[in-house]
Amino acid sequence: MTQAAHAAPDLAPPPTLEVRGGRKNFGAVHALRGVDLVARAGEVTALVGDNGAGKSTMIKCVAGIYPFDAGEVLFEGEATHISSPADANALGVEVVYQDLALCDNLDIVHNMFLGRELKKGFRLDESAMETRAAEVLASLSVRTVRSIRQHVASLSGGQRQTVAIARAVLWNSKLVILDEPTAALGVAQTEQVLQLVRRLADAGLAVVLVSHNMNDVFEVADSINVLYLGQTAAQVRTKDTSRTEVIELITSGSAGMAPGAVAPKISPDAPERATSATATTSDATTTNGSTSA
Ligand SMILES: Nc1ncnc2c1ncn2[C@@H]1O[C@H](COP(=O)(O)OP(=O)(O)OP(=O)(O)O)[C@@H](O)[C@H]1O
Repeated sequence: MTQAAHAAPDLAPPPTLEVRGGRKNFGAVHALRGVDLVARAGEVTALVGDNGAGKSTMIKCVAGIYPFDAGEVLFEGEATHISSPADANALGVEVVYQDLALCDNLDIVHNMFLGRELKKGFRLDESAMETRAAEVLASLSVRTVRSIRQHVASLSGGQRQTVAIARAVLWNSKLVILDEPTAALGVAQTEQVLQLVRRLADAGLAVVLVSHNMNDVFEVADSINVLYLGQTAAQVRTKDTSRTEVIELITSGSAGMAPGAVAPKISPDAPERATSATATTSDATTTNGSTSA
């Protein structure tokens, strides 16, 4: 063994979330056929892929809506099973779905505490909820809402997205998954939401951003995980790739990757992947189980 092999152990903290070889079938449909995902604290990890690639299924498995049929999930380095949304919430996983699940007839404070209201005896503790909601919005530098007692019905699309994201971080969350947060927004509101996404990561959260929009991805993501036909085609550092390469990965599952990388062999009939070969925990480029520094 070389001296380098005896070098000091890697002191980097484990990723907040690591999925290794995740599989999910819906009857005869193999929605996930061996997916890997690494999401680190302080980073935005984009999850991209064509329609039907498996992005929604992946995030629903992480959120405990469907359990993975096979594969490993590690949370902060510990093996875990997420078999219900309550399990995911207990770990600190929050998901903001596209529909946002806001109640138009309630104000921002009540929406942020929806289903998890603070109580004083039998009554709602309005003042504690208002204080905490204001603190969270201030900590995220949200200045786009006029009053936290405003009804959500009167908010713009970007403001609604902001409220849904702020609600997700209210609960000491460690991993926030955002499903297409800018899909319905105009240019200025998209920019505000992307800045908020970046601030979440800068505040130390692990953020997974599901997106079809390469501008968004290249603007905020530190790494990009590409799904292709239910498999991980690559997880790459954003600085080490290009839009052309990511689009190639999305559309064909392979691309002219970094020198030394082995092109993935993904096809609709591909056999199960050798998950032992995956190396997504490193910062190296990982292409369907093959790694290049
Ligand atoms: N509940 C379900 N029952 C049966 N098949 C499903 C179910 N959910 C997803 N699928 C199938 O699993 C595959 C992956 O779908 P999924 O929705 O995860 O893809 P996606 O990447 O999120 O696509 P999109 O970008 O269009 O939302 C598709 O073939 C889809 O038809």
